[in-house]
Amino acid sequence: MILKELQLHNFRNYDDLSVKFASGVNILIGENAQGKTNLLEAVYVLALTRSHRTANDRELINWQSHEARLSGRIEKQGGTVPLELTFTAKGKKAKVNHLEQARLSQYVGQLNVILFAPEDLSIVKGAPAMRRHFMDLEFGQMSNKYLYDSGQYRSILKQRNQYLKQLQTRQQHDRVFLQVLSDQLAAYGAEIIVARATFLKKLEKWAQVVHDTVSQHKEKLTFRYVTQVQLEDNASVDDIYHQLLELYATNETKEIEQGSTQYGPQRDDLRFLINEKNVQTYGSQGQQRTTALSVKLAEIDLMKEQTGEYPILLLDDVLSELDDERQTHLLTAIQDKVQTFLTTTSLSGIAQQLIHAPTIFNIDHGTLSKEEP
Ligand SMILES: Nc1ncnc2c1ncn2[C@@H]1O[C@H](COP(=O)(O)OP(=O)(O)OP(=O)(O)O)[C@@H](O)[C@H]1O
Repeated sequence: MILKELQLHNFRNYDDLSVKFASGVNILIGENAQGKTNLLEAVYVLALTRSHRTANDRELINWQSHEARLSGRIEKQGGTVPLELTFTAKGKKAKVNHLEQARLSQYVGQLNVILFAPEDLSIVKGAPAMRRHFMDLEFGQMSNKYLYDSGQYRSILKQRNQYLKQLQTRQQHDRVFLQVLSDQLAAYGAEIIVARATFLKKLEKWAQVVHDTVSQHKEKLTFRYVTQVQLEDNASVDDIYHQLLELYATNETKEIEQGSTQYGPQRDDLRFLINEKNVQTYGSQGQQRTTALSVKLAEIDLMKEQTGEYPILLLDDVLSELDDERQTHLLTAIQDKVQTFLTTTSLSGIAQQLIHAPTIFNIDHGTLSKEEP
C-alpha cells in the first residue's frame, strides 16, 4: 500500500500542505521543531484517527484555528482510496471514498502503518502496559473485530471499576448488576485473549525468521503470552469466558475491597525469550534492541499476511539510534517492498548506500520542499 498524496489543513504547524510522496523511501530532513514528527504524526493519524503522541485531539489543531483537516489518497491492490479526517472541538469525522463512516472502527484498517520510534526499542524492558499497547495497536489495525472488542472492553471495565468503588463505599448495594457487568466483561475479555494468543503465534513465527538472520542463526527467539487464565493450544473463547467468570465470582469480595478489576486482559503481559531465557532479565542491551527490531520487522510481514498489503513504515528519528548492523538489517528488509517515511536532522549517521533512490524533503517551519535528485 502506498500513500500517494497527503493534504493538511491547519494540522499542528502546517497551515496548508499538499504533497505527493514517492513509493520507496521518503526522507524528511529538518532542524529541530520544524515539523518532521508532525508530518509523520499526520500519516499515523490518517491511518488510526488518533495520535501516538497525545490522547487530546485538540492539540492536533493549529493554535490559530478551530478545525484541522487531513486527507490522503492511498493506492492498494484494489484501487485508489481517498481518506479524510476532520477534527473540531466537537469531535472528529472520518470519510472513506467521500462517505462519512458511522464508526471509527469501520475507518481504521484502510491505511495500515507501523511506527518505529526510539522508545519502541524499550518494548522488551519497558513496563507491561507498553507491550499491551503494542498488541492493541497492531492487532487492532489487522482486525476490526479486535478493535471493536477492545473498545467495548475498555468502556465496560471503566463502568465496572466505578461500580466496584461504589459498592465499597456502599453507594450501591446491588451485586446483581456487578454480575451483569462481569458477564459482559468476561465475554469481551475472552475474545481479546484468544485473538491476542492467535496473533502472537503468527507474529512469533515471523519474528523468528527475522531474528534468526539478524543473530546469524545463533539465537532462537520465542514469545510467551502471560495471562491469568489457562491457555491451552486452541483454547476456545467459551472456555476463557468461563474461566474469567469463575475468577470474578471467586474474587468478588477482594475486587470490591480493592475497588478495581483484578482479572482480565488489562493485566496481560508478553515475554520475549532468547534460547529459552527471558530477554528482559538476562538479555544484553544489544539483544534487547535486536529483539525489538525483530518484532517490528515481523509486524510488517504479519500485516502483509493478514491484509494482503505491506503497511507503510514510519521511522521517527530511529535510524541514528541503531548501529550499522541493525540499520543494515532494517533497510535491507524493507527495500523495494515497503513505502517508508523517515525523519532525521541530518543524513550523516544513516547508511544511505542501502537506501535505493530516496526522495528527500526539507522541512522548514511547516513548509516542505522536495530536493531535486
Ligand atoms: N497545534 C499546534 N499548532 C501550531 N504549532 C504546533 C502545534 N503543535 C505543535 N506545534 C509546533 O510544531 C513544532 C514541533 O514540530 P515537530 O514535533 O514536528 O518537530 P520536529 O521537526 O520533529 O523536531 P525534533 O527534531 O526536535 O523532534 C514546534 O515548533 C511546536 O511549537
